[in-house]
Amino acid sequence: MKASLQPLISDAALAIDIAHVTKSYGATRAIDDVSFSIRQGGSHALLGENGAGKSTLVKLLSGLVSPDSGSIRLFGEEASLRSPRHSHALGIQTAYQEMTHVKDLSVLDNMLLPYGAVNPLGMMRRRQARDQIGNGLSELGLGDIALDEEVQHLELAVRQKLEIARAVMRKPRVLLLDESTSTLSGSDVDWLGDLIVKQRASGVTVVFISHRLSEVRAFCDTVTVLRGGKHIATSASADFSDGDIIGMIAGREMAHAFPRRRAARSAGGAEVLGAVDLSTSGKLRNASFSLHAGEILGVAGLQGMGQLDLFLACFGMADVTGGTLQLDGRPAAILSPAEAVKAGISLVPEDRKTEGLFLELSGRHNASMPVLDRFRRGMLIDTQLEEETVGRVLDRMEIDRRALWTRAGAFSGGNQQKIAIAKWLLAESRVLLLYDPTRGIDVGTKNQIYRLMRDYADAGGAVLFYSTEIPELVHLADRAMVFYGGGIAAEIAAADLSEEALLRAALGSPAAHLELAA
Ligand SMILES: Nc1ncnc2c1ncn2[C@@H]1O[C@H](COP(=O)(O)OP(=O)(O)OP(=O)(O)O)[C@@H](O)[C@H]1O
Repeated sequence: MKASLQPLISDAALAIDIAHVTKSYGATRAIDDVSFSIRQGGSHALLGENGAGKSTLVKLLSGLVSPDSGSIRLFGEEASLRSPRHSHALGIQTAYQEMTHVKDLSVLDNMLLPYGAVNPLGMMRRRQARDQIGNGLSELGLGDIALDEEVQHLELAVRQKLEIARAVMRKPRVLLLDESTSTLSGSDVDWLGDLIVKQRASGVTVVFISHRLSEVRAFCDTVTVLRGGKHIATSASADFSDGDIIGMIAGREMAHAFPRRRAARSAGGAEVLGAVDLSTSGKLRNASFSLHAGEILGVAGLQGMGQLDLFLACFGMADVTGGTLQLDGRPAAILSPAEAVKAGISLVPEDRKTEGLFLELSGRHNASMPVLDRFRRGMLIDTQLEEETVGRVLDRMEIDRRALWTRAGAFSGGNQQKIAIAKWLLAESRVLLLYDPTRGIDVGTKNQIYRLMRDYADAGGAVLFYSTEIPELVHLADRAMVFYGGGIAAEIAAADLSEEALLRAALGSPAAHLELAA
């Protein structure tokens, strides 16, 4: 490993030069005396575990927060970034991790935010803006998104692409992509890869945050690793092996990535959850499956193939139009999340930060809410027992015990997701519906989640597990079903699970169907 702390090239060609920058939130030093630089036209990855300080750095560059000390130079000039507007004026555009759309506004109105079509010419100006946005989206290959659709009706991946498109269409000199691929998979990731190549070809500097090393390798020529707010290394990405990078991110050697499946796994225990010919008013068509105690049933599929509806239907959140759900092998209606929880089913949803947590409440209150009765002593809550129990789950998830008292909103994006998962571990349900549970989660904690899932299944729990990261399905699932065009196109046994088999079925390859039929 040839880690270097020196600037990679001369000052004149630097887009961003960060020198001794420190930023604290109360007692937390989110960025601690950090110095490094990024050259013009480069594509630079910012890496680090959850809470390492990546988003804080993005917020400093976006003018959302100001440094306590240190300096930031942009294109050779000292820049005091006082507000997002100021940062925009200097050529910085950001696609934020917490997408910034207003959900009940249309695509068009969101694309115009925060500036709007404010010209006194009113309609005329708006019509021009409409044409401009429509053309801009078409140029980026997003011409099929309806401008009048309310953003809340769009899939998370489409919202993410709009967040990126809005930043790109403002012709930035520096494009900041904060975990922009965490909601993307398959061809959507390729879409972003092509976009990065085109942006760089026109001289734009790209800063890319991702927890997926393969993307960093594909998209970025230089990397910076942060840990605990401190700068660890900056160098050409080719200088580091994956092992070097993981070691620097975690600050320790990593154990085996995936826990072993139990040897000679039987077909599983009794059916706990299933469906027969289930359809919804959304995308699901005639899906039948059977989830057994003690197994991890993987779910694969490109965005929008019906898998999300299946998860929502199992949690009482979809409009079922045909077929039946089954609990313990008998037909059952699950008409609300409350009924699902009562039946022992938990869901870690896709959009955990808004659907999974109350950001103003502490991690303790968030985690104990579904099981508060367990801590009730007469009219009172036994807060000591509550704290001890939640504390143990936080330890298992490697979440700082500060989460017991601190509001969830003060944690980094990844740590908020970990709190959302801790909440459902505590609930000790018999069925866990995990919708892309490791999205936005750092490598060390991913390991932890894999082990928790396996332990949970080995103890008799049943897991339905969708992932946009195909290797997770290959190594964790006891078998997998693949969605295509609203239905289950293939079911693949553990022995036959491979990235190729899953991808082929996910792309609707006829060969996959033949295999299934054989
Ligand atoms: N608004 C806030 N108030 C208090 N503390 C905060 C706030 N925002 C971030 N922090 C703290 O600053 C540290 C760095 O957080 P940051 O969001 O920059 O991490 P990150 O590297 O982006 O993590 P992730 O991969 O989880 O998104 C964390 O300890 C976090 O708890």
